[in-house]
Amino acid sequence: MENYLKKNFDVDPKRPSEEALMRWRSAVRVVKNPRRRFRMVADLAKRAEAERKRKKLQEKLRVALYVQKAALHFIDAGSRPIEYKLSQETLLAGYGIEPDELESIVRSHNSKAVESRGGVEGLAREVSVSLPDGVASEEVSNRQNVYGFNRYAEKPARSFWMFVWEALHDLTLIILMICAAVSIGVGIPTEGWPDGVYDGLGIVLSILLVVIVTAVSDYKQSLQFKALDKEKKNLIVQVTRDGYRKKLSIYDLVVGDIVHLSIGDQVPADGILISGYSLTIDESSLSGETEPVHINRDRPFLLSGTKVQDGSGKMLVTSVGMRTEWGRLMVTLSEGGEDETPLQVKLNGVATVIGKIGLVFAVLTFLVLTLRFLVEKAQHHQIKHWSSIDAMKLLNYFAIAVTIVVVAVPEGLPLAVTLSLAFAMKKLMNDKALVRHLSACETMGSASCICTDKTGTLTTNHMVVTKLWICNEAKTIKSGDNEKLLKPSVSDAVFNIFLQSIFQNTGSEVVKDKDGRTNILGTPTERAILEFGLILGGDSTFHREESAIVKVEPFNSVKKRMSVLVSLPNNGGFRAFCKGASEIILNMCDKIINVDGKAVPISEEQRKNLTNVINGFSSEALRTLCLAFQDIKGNHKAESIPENNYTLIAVVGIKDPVRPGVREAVETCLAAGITVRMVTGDNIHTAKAIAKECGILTDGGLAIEGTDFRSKNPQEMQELIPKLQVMARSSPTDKYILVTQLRNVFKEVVAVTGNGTNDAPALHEADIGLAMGIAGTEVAKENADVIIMDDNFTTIVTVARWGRSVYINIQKFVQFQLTVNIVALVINFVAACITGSAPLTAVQLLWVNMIMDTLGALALATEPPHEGLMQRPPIGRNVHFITVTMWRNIIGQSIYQIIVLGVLTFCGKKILKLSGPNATLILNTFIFNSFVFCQVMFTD
Ligand SMILES: Nc1ncnc2c1ncn2[C@@H]1O[C@H](COP(=O)(O)OP(=O)(O)OP(=O)(O)O)[C@@H](O)[C@H]1O
Ligand SMILES: [Ca+2]
Repeated sequence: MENYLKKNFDVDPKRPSEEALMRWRSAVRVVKNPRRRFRMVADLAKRAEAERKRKKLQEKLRVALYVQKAALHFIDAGSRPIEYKLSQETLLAGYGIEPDELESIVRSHNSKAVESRGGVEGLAREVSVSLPDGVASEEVSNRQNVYGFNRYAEKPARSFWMFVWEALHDLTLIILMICAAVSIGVGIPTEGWPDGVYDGLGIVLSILLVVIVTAVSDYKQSLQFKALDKEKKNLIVQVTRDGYRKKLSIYDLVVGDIVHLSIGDQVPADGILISGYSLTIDESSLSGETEPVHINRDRPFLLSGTKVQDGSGKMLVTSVGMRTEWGRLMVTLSEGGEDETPLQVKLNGVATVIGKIGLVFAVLTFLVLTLRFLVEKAQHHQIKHWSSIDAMKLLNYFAIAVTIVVVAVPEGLPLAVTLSLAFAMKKLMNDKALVRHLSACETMGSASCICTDKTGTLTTNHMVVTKLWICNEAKTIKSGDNEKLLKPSVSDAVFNIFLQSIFQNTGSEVVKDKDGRTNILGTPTERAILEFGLILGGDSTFHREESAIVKVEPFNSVKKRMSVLVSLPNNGGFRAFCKGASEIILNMCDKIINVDGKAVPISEEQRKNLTNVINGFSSEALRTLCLAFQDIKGNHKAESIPENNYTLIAVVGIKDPVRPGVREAVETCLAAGITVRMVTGDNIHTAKAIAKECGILTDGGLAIEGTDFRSKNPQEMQELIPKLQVMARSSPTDKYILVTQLRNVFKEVVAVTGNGTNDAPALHEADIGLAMGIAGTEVAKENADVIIMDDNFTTIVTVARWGRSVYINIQKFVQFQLTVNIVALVINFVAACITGSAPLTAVQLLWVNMIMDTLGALALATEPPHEGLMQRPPIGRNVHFITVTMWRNIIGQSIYQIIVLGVLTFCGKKILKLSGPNATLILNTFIFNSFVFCQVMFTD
């Protein structure tokens, strides 16, 4: 059986191949109840259709962007914009440009039109927005009326009654309805009113029960998926409104909004660049074009749905919602449903196998019954006389056979998986984990290894500068410190350049909100440094305006540094600032600032001393950064920011405490047989200190730097990886290599956490990708299977626990279902052979089947996890789903039940002292009830 399952019912948990999806579908082609079987399964035809539509849209877009544009250059040369009249509506609302016009300018990348309208400033005027202050909140609804909402068309939700109607289409239910009708139709004339309707009414009631339960459960689930879908698509964007920078839901974005973009963001609407630094966009999600696009004044168009690959910038929103290509694409995106999970498919396989066995038994039962009947007839020499009663008898045999087939196919199995996963998904949502792909829930149960990053997952991500080294002196910063901290010991010259390097070389921004409170926006590291600058008495606006920023190289995880180039006032030349990972910056420095603010060469001894300082800070689990600068004299054409010859200003140590509960969570993982590895971009000493504190780094464990790891050959890697507990200063590729090695060579089921754009490849490759909800970028989330909403490592353990619970619940349900099926089959078959009639009637069998499929699935699938789950090893890759223990339970239980029921069937009348005309009837009822009770007891 396992082999058969493996061959036909095996799909990958992540991105299953179309071929595998088709394969199992064709293996279950002849199912008796397709409606039910495929209820929660992706509709491949619909999906292919959507895919075709999407491809066509993309193709169209690509032509528009890359081919037509070239042509446009010729056509447009010299042509003036067509004068056209504004519609009354737009005029009244106070705008100078039509939504259609805006839409077409950006869509066709028409730079000429932008120029003729006075560039982005001109366009801003036409949509009446001030570039520094952004949209005024009162105006939002006005803009939405004219230019539309940033929402995509959705299919209308299906009503509850649609689900009821669908539930009624179930084949078992239809048969039962006919039975009920017949029963009532026959009952009234024979038994009279009201005795004659009881049987039929009973069936009708149970049909109603099942229909309502099914419909309610399906309906609730559809609502849940809808809510989840909305949550998935609800991005938070940074905009300037009313003069303040703030966070906003993507749905509230309007034309005219000024959106801030940084690395890893998704462009939330169509728009035009206002200003930016090394802004690089990945348009592949939209046009399929993989070549990154550089956005600048000459090519200022930003399309909704594309991703920021590098750099940062500000854009003016020109079209939203269904006026963007992305909007049109989004509509096709959710078409056809999600991929089914491996368990769903596997259980479809189990159901099919049992169905086939059932079919054999059904045929056998029918043959045996008919044969017996014929033999009996022959014995009475009536073989030539056929009455209608005989025909009825044969018909009844046939009905029993059909019922056995119906009962034998445990259709509740695949359904139970869906219910179970959906239930886990809902519970996980409450526990701050958003499951993007159902299969992740399932895979997480077998995770044997977690590669986690450090910052924000193990630590709180609330960073504070607690140590400073400047002018040969290390200082500890306490909470009450203020501007006096550096005053006597550090000269004004040094103090000034230090503050400049803090406030000019930053990706963050100090903003005042409406109530005048100071807020710092940006990444935690940047915020900590700016905050420190404020403590020292720095003034963000003052220092920013001291000199003009010429060029910025925003931070990214590959370079691990950020630099800016500023032009000093009064033609004083240029100055470059650089800050970043301590060792890296130290290597870029050949001078150091002395007490008087002069740059002097670093002596060998001083360099050693500095390394000690850095290692000292790091060993205290601090994130250390170096700040450096250099003056560029003369007429240096400010083309690029230099990479060396810097002058070191200071070393800062930033504290990022370990989250409470992480140590325990790591312990839980270890107890559950899940190895935890830390892969971080931070310094090795910092990483080790934190790893020790969390219990990840143990005595025999190995901590290694990314560069070392990279240089190993495959042989060495194989020896090293089992011991590897910490990898520091890792590049995105290191993480990716580690994950592929763990998966391919060590056959581990790997969960990976990540937040940055750089983590995307590893998240994509992992068996389960977990992205951070707060600190995570859009790109990371998009490549993940689960989003950890509170960024907390403990939540990851919760996901694992639920994953295991799902698996075990389903195993329990399979065990239960299989037992029922075996018992029902054997009892009917044996009784038919021996007595010539089936003790469990068709209606009874159907009834049990129906209740079991629906209610049983519901009850067993939704059992919450218990602590014991995390005290056993993970379920490995490629283990048999039905374990030996399960077979033993199934067979043991079946034998027990068969004996009980067998004894009742054959000696029941004696044991229960039944006699009289109704004896058989009473006995069969008793058997039926025993059967049901056997199952009920077994469930516990
Ligand atoms: N805004 C910044 N400007 C300059 N350097 C930075 C900035 N942020 C972080 N760094 C430096 O880069 C290093 C970490 O970079 P990276 O982004 O690869 O790791 P991370 O994602 O923050 O850490 P983890 O992988 O543990 O989550 C830090 O140790 C720090 O020295
Ligand atoms: Ca990271």
